[in-house]
Amino acid sequence: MLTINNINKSYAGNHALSNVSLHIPEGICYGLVGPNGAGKSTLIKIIASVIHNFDGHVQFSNNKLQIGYVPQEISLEETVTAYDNLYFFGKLYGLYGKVLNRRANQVLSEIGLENRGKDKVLTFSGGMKRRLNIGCALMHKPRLIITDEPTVGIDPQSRQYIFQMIEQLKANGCTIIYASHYMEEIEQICDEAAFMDHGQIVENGPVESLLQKYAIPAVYVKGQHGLPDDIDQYGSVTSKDNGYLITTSNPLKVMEKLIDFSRMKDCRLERLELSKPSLEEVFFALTGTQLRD
Ligand SMILES: Nc1ncnc2c1ncn2[C@@H]1O[C@H](COP(=O)(O)OP(=O)(O)OP(=O)(O)O)[C@@H](O)[C@H]1O
Repeated sequence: MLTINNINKSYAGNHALSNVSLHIPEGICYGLVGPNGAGKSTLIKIIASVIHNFDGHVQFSNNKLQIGYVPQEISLEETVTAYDNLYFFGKLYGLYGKVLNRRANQVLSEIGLENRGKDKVLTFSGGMKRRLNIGCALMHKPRLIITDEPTVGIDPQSRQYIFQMIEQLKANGCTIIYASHYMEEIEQICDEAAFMDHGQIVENGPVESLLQKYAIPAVYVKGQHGLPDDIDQYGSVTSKDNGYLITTSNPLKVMEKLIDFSRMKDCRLERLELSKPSLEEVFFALTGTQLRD
C-alpha cells in the first residue's frame, strides 16, 4: 500500500524525523506509537501530503489512491450542523448533488449520529465531535485512512464505537494508519506497529511478534504460604499487592511448581494468574521511562 524511504524533516534546524523508512501493507491497521514529540504527527502529515517540504520518498502502490486524513485537533465548524460539516467536506472531495446528500446521510449513520444530523456541533459531546471528525474524512470513501490520536478525551463507549468503525473499514478492504499514545488501543486494533522515539523508528513489525520479542510473561501468586526456595532460578520475584510477581520465560513451569508447593504445604492459593505481556512493556523497553517534556 505504502512505502516510506529515508524521510528527514527538520523544523528550524531541529530534527523531527531522521531517516524514517517503513512499509505499510494493504488492508491492515498500522499503529504509530511513541512518546510526546516522537514525530508521529509529522510523519502522518507527510503521508497525508499536509507537509510537502521534507527529504525522502513516500511511494503509494496506486498513484490515484484516495486518502482520508483525520487530524489530531477537532477540525469542525461548530456553529453549523453535523450534516453541514459532512456536506462541506464532501464538496471539497468533489461530491455534489444527490450523491453528496446520500453520502452525508450514510456517513451520519456510520458514525452513529443519524438522529443528530440537524443539530449544531456546539451541542455535541467530545465523543460525538471525534466521530464526526472521522466522518468528514470518510465522505469520499478513501482506501487509506490516516488517524492521529482519534480517541483523545472521549468516553469508553465512543472509543469502542470508533474501534468498531475501524474494524468495519478494515473488513471493507481499507488500510488504516493509527497514531496513539495508548498502548492498549494499539494492542487491541492494530495488526502491525512502529515504535517511534526522537524522530526515529526504533522497532516495527507485527504486534504479536513485538510482544514475543520484548515482553516477558509473569505469574502472579497470592496465598497463605511463602514461595518454593528454588523459585528464583526460574525468574525474578517481586512483591505485589500482598502476593508475588514472578517474571519468567517459563510461566507454565512456575505455575506447576506453585501448585505442587501449595499442595505439599496443604494451603489454599487465593490467586494464581498468568499475566499477559503488554505492549506498554515493549514501549518502555524500547523508549525508556524518562519524561519527554
Ligand atoms: N510546526 C512545528 N514547528 C516547530 N517544531 C515542530 C512543529 N511541529 C512539530 N514540531 C516539533 O517536531 C517534533 C516532533 O513533533 P510531532 O508533533 O511530530 O510529534 P508527536 O509524536 O506527534 O507528538 P505528540 O504525541 O505530542 O503529538 C517535536 O520536537 C515538536 O516540538
